[in-house]
Amino acid sequence: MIIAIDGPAASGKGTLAKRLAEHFALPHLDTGLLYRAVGRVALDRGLELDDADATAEIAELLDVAELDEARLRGREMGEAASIVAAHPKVRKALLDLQRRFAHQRGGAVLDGRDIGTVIAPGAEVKIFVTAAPEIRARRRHLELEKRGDAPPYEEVLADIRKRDARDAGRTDAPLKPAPDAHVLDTTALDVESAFAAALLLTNRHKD
Ligand SMILES: Nc1ncnc2c1ncn2[C@@H]1O[C@H](COP(=O)(O)OP(=O)(O)OP(=O)(O)O)[C@@H](O)[C@H]1O
Ligand SMILES: Nc1ccn([C@@H]2O[C@H](COP(=O)(O)O)[C@@H](O)[C@H]2O)c(=O)n1
Repeated sequence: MIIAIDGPAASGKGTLAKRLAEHFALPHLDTGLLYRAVGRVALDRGLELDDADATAEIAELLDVAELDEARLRGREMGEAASIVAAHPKVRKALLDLQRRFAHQRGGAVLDGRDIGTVIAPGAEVKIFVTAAPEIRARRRHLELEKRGDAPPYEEVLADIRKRDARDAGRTDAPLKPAPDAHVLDTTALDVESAFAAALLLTNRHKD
């Protein structure tokens, strides 16, 4: 079974994907980390994030085994990722490895922006997780506060709005629900309620 979880920044898709993967004992890939890693390497090398050829070359040589989540999670990397993710050549370079992951024997859970639309359009379960931008910003702000690294709430909200607009506005694989995705709005749901709703949707497809 392939479970495709998509949604905008800080919607809670990663949290849900991890929980579903644990529940069904399936491997999980957070595809945002791939784009974050490309952005990270480009910045480390002093390259322009707008340089489609240079960033695509980084994407082609990316070693998934070396993704260091802690280093890639920061705000700056989210912004860098969304810039390189708008290059069709970068997306093309990362396509095969995501498709191979999705189609491994036994199935997988992937979360990102284009899993249900591009990476695994045949996925048995597609969930598009969303929430009001102000709520997403509040959750992300809380998370950053806990890490001792929180800018003002307004900056977090502005980051989220900017990233959503870039991700939804690009020509290649824009952020949008697949026509057959279940839209799960978690604005008024805590983590447990959101997980229960996602589980219900997934089990409905399994039966
Ligand atoms: N339903 C919820 N209620 C309250 N907090 C939540 C909920 N879902 C997720 N969170 C919290 O919101 C924050 C963002 O969640 P998460 O990292 O899963 O989002 P994401 O969509 O994967 O983010 P990104 O796109 O930046 O990778 C985390 O701190 C998480 O614990
Ligand atoms: N399938 C995907 C996943 C991510 N992106 C881009 O990467 C940025 C960071 O993703 P997070 O999930 O870690 O927040 C995101 O803003 C997208 O630009 C993507 O394009 N496709």
